[in-house]
Amino acid sequence: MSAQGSSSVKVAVRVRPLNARERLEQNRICASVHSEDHEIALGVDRLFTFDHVFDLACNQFSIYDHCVKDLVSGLFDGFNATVLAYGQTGSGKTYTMGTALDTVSNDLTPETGVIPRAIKQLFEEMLLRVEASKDKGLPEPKFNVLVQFVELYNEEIIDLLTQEKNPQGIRIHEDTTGSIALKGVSQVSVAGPLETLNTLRQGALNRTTGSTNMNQVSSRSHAIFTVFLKQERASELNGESETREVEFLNAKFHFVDLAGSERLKRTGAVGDRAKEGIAINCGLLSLGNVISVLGSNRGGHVPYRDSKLTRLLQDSLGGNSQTLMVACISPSDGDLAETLNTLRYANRAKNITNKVSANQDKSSKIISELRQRILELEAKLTDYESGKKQFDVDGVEVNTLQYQENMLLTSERNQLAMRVRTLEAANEALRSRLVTQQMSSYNIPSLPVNGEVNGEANEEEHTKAFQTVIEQLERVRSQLFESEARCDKFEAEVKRLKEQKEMNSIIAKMAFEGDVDTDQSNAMIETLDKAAIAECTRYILDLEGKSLTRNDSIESDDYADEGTVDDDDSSHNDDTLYEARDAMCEDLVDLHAAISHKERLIAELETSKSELINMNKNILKQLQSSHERIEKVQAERDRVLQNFEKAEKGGSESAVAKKIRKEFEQKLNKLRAEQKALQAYENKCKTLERQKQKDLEQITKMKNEVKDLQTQKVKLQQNIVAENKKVQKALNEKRKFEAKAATQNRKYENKIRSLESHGNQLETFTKRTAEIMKQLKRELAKQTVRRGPATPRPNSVKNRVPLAGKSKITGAEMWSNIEKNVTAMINKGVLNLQLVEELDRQVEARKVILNEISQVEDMFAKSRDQNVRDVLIDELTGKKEKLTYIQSQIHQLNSQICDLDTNQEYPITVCH
Ligand SMILES: Nc1ncnc2c1ncn2[C@@H]1O[C@H](COP(=O)(O)OP(=O)(O)OP(=O)(O)O)[C@@H](O)[C@H]1O
Repeated sequence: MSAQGSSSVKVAVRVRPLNARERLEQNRICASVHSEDHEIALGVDRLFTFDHVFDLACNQFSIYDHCVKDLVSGLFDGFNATVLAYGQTGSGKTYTMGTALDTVSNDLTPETGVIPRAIKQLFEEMLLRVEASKDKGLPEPKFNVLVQFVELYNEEIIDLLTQEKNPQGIRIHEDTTGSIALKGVSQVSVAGPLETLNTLRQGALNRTTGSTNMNQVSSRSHAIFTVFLKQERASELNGESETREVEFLNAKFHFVDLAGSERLKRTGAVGDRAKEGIAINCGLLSLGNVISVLGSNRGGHVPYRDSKLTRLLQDSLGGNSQTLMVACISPSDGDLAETLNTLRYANRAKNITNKVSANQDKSSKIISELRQRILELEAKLTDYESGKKQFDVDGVEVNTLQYQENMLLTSERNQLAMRVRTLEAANEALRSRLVTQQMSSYNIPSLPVNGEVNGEANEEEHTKAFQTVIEQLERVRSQLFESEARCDKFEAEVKRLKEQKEMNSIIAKMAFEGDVDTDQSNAMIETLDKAAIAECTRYILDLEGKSLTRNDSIESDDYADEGTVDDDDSSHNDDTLYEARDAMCEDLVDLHAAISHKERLIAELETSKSELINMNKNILKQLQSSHERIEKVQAERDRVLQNFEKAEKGGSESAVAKKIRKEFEQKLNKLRAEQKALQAYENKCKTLERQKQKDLEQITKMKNEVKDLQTQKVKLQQNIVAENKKVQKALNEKRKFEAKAATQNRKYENKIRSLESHGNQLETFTKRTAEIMKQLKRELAKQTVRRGPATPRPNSVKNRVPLAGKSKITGAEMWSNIEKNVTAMINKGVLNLQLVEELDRQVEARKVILNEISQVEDMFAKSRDQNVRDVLIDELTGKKEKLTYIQSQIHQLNSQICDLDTNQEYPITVCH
């Protein structure tokens, strides 16, 4: 690339992969790359050819290695370079250039873009050159690297490497050689790659970005990162000169990350974002005009001064620079119109021719040229002095005859010497091969080495063998050629298979991603299923209580609010169904309350029964012990009294015996009273036991009643479920009806909208055509007035008639041609506009339908009711059919847009 002279702008096209949003919205790929032919096909058969084409799978390294590496090397020979990233918003310009903050890392990663790679290479080559000079014993070259980073935001140049915002101080300056420079912008001197990357990172941080519908981090400005390389080195040796001059070379490398062309409608930009969008599009439109003029090769005025962007890029487009334009495109079928625009833009750019020359410091260049001249003159002087040259009679410098003869003989001698050398080498080679062949294949005795003679028979044998070997050699050679050809074929096949494999892996990856999505959705469905089960359980529980009535009434209210269907009968039926169901629910609630009450009573009775049994047991125990105690005291008393009676036989009862008797009597009385109380208690218990018996009978009765009630409850519940199903069915039918009505409505609305827009476009078209016609008529009238009436030649009647006739026909023809061309152009423009608008509409419709499908799928996953599921499946099938239809519409629109483009070259447009 680094050759002095003219060099055309190179164009590389890069197709980025579909992003997550596009995959989710089921966008299809509409651009395919044929790497071997450097072609890119859009739609079915719209082909573009460029210097380089990179497909979806292409990595950052490959782009750098193919397109940018040589440009960086060219800097060391004083050649300017520019890499320009162009494309619609979100197509990967910043990613390719590597100015996104997250891709400016100190180490090269697969994500690293062009600029950080160029910086690395620049400093590595500097070191290599220093080392090479040392090895050759030459003075080391000296390098000075400066960087500058500016952005063009809303037609204002902003220095990204300074905190001071002083746009007034920044001027664009053009020097006498046509080189463009910025005055008032800071240029930072950098000593190594890390420092340069830090500076780049700092500038990227200051860059204006914003979020749009098309790109989360959208560049809202054109950014130009420039690396200046100043070099001082020993020049190459010239002619017979022994001395090397010091030469000074300057070169600059512009890395331009343009803001993306955008249609405001699609980016959804409003306010400041919209203003930025308009400024961006204006800049790009001017750039498009410059590219058009330069690319048409018709010469004429190039409108560089129309915008600051074109002025800044003046020496990159049509000036002294090796320029590469990287056109970034999206593969999505929804972006086809923008992609087509980008490719047309790029197609024109490749026709631009730049005038490339090394930027050598003038004084050093002149000195070396003068020295060269002195050397040439000195050589000439020597020629005259030695009689090699003389002047003829006309004073023209000629070589002497002797010298000419000498020269001829010398050249002949040189040629002969060379021939001898070649023949000797060939002879030697053949001889040694022959020896090998004889020894290995034919078992021929070895040839005499160095002219040794072994008799005539031997010589004959050798000659024969020699011939065979020659034949063999020829055969081997042809086989070699054949196998080389086959090898090439194999290599091509392997390459093709590799590409196919890559393609397959991409497809597999995409399919895999699709599976992942399905898995995810399956997981979601599973989760939702669980939630649905919980919901259903709650629902059944609610059915048993009052909450059902409340929920149902809310639900029915909700549905009543949802849309209006003018079907009185159906609403009446619905109401009756709701009422019946509500009444049943109320009954169920009452029943449930009765059952609970009875169950509570049974429980209480059973508790009291067990308490009574316990009490009885206690009392019986106490009575028993009291009987025992009384008997014990009585026995004690009798025993003591007997003992006394024995002791005082015959005498009256002593005072002690009396006392003892009294004490015992008291004790017995106490015990008897106790026993009496216990007996009373026992009687009470018996009464309670009788009561208990009665209660038991009552419990059994109540239990039977509860059983009956429960049977009733189950029946009622079954009725409610049946009623509920009826309600649900009615609701589903209602929903189906509503969905149908809504689809119909949407269709009508779309039709109305499209008719309206068609009408508007026709109106605009008619107006524009009328205006153009008027203008053309005016033009023609002016031209006729300027030319004046045709003056017939007086003496040539013959000539006059056909001339007059001819001029009349030419004028009419011209007029009709102009008219036809203009009309055709306008028609095609309008048609293109209509198709692009329709494409936008269909892309939007695809988004909506996908959203609806995912909602229905969610509902399906949540629903447990088979009826509801059936309805949802119907709905889903309908929506999927609609999606297929939309996809086919988009495909058709893509083809139509491409066809229209094949038929006619449009002026470059940036936005519609
Ligand atoms: N070839 C690619 N491979 C992987 N991801 C890419 C590629 N090209 C672009 N992207 C991703 O697409 C998104 C948009 O890219 P980027 O910001 O570079 O677009 P842009 O053309 O600079 O947009 P804008 O003009 O709005 O600034 C980014 O997230 C980027 O990482």
